[in-house]
Amino acid sequence: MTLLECTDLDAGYARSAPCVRDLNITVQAGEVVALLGPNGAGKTTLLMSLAGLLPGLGGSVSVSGTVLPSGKPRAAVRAGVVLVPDDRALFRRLTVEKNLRLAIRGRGRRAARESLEQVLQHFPALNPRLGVAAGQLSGGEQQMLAIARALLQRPRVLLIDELSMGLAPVVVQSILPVLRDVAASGTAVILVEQHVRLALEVSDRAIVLVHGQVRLTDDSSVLAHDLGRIEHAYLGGSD
Ligand SMILES: Nc1ncnc2c1ncn2[C@@H]1O[C@H](COP(=O)(O)OP(=O)(O)OP(=O)(O)O)[C@@H](O)[C@H]1O
Repeated sequence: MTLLECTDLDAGYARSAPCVRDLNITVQAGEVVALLGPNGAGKTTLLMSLAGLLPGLGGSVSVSGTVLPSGKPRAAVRAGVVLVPDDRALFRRLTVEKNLRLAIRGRGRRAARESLEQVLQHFPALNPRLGVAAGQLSGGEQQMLAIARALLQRPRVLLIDELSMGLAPVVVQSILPVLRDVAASGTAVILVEQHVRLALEVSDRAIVLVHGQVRLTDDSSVLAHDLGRIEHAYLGGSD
């Protein structure tokens, strides 16, 4: 089932020069898609546009067939599009628990507790850290907290920018299975990741963006055996 669809999408910071141009992609429920591409290709811009954080410059984004109003982050969240930004955007002075509870404000006490328990099962390392200020966590713990907070928002489309940035490989390896679990529950996951091998390991499909356009897309298992095609795409060649 197609969950997310971008049709002729233009995105960026100036109408005269969109960084992402004429983008047509679909992502299925339960699919993990790695969004790859060289620096400045427009990966972050695309995620921000999907999350309603940039005004639309053209085309449309729809979730389950319903077009999202562009530039409206609340509408995107209501439609289930949740972004974990590359800076993780935590409230650094608030405790881990408070950061998490802010994501479930308005839910009844029991529902909130159950949601918290459920999400902490994915990240048991956060359990002993619930009373610690988010700013005092390690980089890996902060990333876990950012993803846990996103999961509390019950995403249908989860967008993660630069998952492994600044993290030790062992920490990243502990987070990747969570993304597979999340996808297994029907969420579509789009992952921006600089480490190509890692991205291919966790994803079903990869999309290589170059100069704001799709240069290559294929199954990750196929591309993992032919990294030269990705390299070629990064360098500007077409498939
Ligand atoms: N706030 C901004 N205002 C204007 N231009 C911007 C802004 N942020 C990014 N850009 C430009 O948009 C283009 C795409 O940048 P973007 O950050 O989306 O690329 P990226 O693929 O995520 O790169 P990286 O891997 O380096 O993070 C670049 O040319 C960048 O200079």
